[in-house]
Amino acid sequence: MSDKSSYLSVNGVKPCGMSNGEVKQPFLIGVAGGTASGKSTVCKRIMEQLGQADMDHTQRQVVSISQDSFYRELTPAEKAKAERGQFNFDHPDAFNEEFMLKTLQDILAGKKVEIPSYDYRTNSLCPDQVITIYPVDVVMFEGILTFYFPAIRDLFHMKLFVDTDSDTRLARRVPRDVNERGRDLDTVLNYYLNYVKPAFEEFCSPTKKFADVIIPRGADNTVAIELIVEHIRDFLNNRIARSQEFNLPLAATKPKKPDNISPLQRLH
Ligand SMILES: Nc1ncnc2c1ncn2[C@@H]1O[C@H](COP(=O)(O)OP(=O)(O)O)[C@@H](O)[C@H]1O
Ligand SMILES: O=c1ccn([C@@H]2O[C@H](COP(=O)(O)O)[C@@H](O)[C@H]2O)c(=O)[nH]1
Repeated sequence: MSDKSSYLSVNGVKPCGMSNGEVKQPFLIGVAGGTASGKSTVCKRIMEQLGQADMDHTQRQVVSISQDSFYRELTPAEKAKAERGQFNFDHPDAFNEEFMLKTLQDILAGKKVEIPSYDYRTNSLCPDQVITIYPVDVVMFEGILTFYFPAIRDLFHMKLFVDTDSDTRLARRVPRDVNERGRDLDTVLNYYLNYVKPAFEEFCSPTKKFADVIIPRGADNTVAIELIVEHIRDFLNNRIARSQEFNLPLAATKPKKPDNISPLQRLH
């Protein structure tokens, strides 16, 4: 099971449409940045500030999806290389771009999607541990190459790049890989120098220019996180205002019940 799943994507709420039957498109946020830059932690902080963290997962209106769920199936030869620490998981070719694009398009179309969990210990997807994502207000999609694929990049309403110093990232990655991903120190350091660092420079770092907001120091940057949360709230409030305008004639005969408004919308 992915080590990022504790706050993630499993939400059991029923698909929520607008009161007029219109499909509600989520606010889709892309979060990119190098390994261990704090992408997942930034997503977690955003959820906390939107009042979503302590909520039962079945009631959540904000979900965060990891790009790691979109690693492609490896061939037997590639699996053997991965076991020896010689498969490049930081290269764009390691991902299933088509599945990633289709999933995000479906999310934007207000559809329920199913994605697999990822197991870093076995370097493989867990097809038996599927995460179901029902329509919600806000979807965050985070990963090292979130902005690499142009068709995927164009789908985001907001693009964040978590920009954390590379020494700090390495200092975080080593204990994480050793303690949580079952690797020894030599393997982790060799892998970082041979694959992670060169791929970051070639494929991830150049995508910073596509970001709307660059977040230096990641989750430590509380000012940046507060500004982003305010922007998300504004977007959602504007949408509520627009939908209420649209519903005006109906409202005279059928008042909108509070139950039609999602928990996140009720915040303001
Ligand atoms: N601001 C921070 N200060 C200290 N540790 C942090 C901070 N942000 C993240 N971490 C830790 O660094 C590791 C990687 O963070 P994570 O958010 O999972 O990064 P990413 O999602 O970019 O790989 C985790 O162990 C996390 O707890
Ligand atoms: O089987 C795998 C697959 C990926 N990785 C590493 O994960 C990071 C991306 O995840 P972050 O949470 O952004 O760090 C990437 O650098 C891969 O090298 C892995 O170790 N094993």
